[in-house]
Amino acid sequence: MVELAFSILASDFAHLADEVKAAERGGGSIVHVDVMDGHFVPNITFGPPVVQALRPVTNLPLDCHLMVENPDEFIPAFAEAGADLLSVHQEVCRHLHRTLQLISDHGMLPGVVINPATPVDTLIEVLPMVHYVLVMSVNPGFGGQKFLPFAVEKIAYLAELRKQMGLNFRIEVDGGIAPETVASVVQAGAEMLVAGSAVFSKGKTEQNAKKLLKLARAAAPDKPAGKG
Ligand SMILES: O=C(CO)[C@H](O)[C@H](O)COP(=O)(O)O
Repeated sequence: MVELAFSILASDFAHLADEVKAAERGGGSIVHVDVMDGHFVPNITFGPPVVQALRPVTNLPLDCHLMVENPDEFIPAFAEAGADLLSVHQEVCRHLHRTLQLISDHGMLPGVVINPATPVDTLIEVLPMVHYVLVMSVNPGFGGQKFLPFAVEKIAYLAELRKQMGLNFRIEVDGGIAPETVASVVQAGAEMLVAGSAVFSKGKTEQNAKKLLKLARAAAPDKPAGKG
């Protein structure tokens, strides 16, 4: 089942609760929270207090994408704040298996993220323990960047590996997901679609989300018969 994980990075922070509700009305079913530390990526965004503030605003799962150098140090704080899913970058985790275990031990669903230049094969050993793999289709740090088309092959390869290994982790994609790019990633096997700038827009968020989901579901291999 394809889902829209709307990235609040592109929302109006002065009205965050209303923004989340508008995206939810449009069918968004996961709140994607981009956590940036100014070190791993050249930008700074939110931390656990914003997750804590969002928690009573919605019943949707809070999916926190940690773009930080030292994720282990922040795992307890995100769990405490109410995060449901937590993903860490392969590129910063010296002991990736341990970090993913730590996320599970704190009651969150663990995810692992790879940058555009990181090969899927670097994840093979940890695939059995993750709930999801996030394939970046832009270099992380900023919203509104251009989609990198080679991400599609990485998603397709990951979907094939999942089948061969008999696993059922989910595949998430993030960066430049818009009406023009969404079908290609869904056809390749992505099910959790992170989108920020294609969703949030003053007065149009609900309709933008609906449009993107409609296109995604029309391209989904598991779409109900007769509804394409
Ligand atoms: O992780 C991110 C940047 O690091 C953002 O979530 C991502 O880029 C989504 O933004 P957009 O849909 O505007 O491309």
